[in-house]
Amino acid sequence: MNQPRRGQGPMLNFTKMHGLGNDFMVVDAISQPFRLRPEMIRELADRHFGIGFDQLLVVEPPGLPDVDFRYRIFNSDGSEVEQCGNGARCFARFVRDQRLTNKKVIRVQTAKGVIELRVGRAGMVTVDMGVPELNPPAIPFAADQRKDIYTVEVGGETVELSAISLGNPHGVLVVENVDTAPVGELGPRLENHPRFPARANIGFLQIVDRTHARLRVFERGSGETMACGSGACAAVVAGCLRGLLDSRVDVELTGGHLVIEWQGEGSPVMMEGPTASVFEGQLRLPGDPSPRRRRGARQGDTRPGQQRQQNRQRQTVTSKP
Ligand SMILES: N[C@H](CCC[C@H](N)C(=O)O)C(=O)O
Repeated sequence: MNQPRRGQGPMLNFTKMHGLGNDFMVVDAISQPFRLRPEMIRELADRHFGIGFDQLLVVEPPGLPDVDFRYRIFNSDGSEVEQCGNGARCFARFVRDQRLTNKKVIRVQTAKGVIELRVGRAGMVTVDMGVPELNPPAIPFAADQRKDIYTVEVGGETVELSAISLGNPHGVLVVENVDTAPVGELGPRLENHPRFPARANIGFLQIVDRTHARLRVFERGSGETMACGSGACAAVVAGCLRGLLDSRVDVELTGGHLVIEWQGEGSPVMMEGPTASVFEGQLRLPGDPSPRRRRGARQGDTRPGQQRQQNRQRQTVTSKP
């Protein structure tokens, strides 16, 4: 591999994947050094000036006994989050494609716990997403008591939603028809609503019948995506709590279908769906600007189309040892 010139960083190998059009840049941070600052993640996520993805998924060595890998997830806005359902399926396929394991049942440590991935045939993967969290402080959602349906004031109107965590926070509204639901208007307002102190993914759920639903999700930190795995799980939990859905539901998202099963409170949510690997690539990481270079950099020294935020707090995302 060609050696970096002075000031340049190393090459980074990655794979572009998706789960029903919810797309990912996936990086093996076991076999190669990985250092990306949040602003670099934002630039790489850009669909015109970068690679383009909804989330960056990072594979790391396990940090716990009897776990195979650690799984870190970053939204396209650079924020690190606790869970990604579609990403978990692609993670399982990636670690086998890259020969990091030959297991078919893979235990993965996330920021909020351990999930189990089961690799099936033809790229299908089943994920045990864990037991959904319904207690407001743990979601987190501001409420004086736990309810199946909360009333929330937003933008001068009152909406009803369920608040559920699959490790990451979700608000779920039931709508007549997802095609006409106000996803673009209401999604960002509820994503950033003060009652969701860690922000939230906002699902718009249409009940077709007791075993079929349609769903659109305005994702925290990424906007509306073609599919949201944890969102589909949260939506089925919400539908079951409201008595509108049975325990096994086909959820139709913009990008395709997921099968979600939930046997009720205290039991885990199971998600089954497809994975796709699109291409492999390499990119040259920026070198760490030396203090001398930073002082010497010309005012407004930015690449075409890339408006760097001056004096932004510089943190670097590195894979944990
Ligand atoms: N935007 C989510 C992370 C990705 C979730 C989604 N892509 C999925 O498949 O679950 C959050 O901030 O919690």
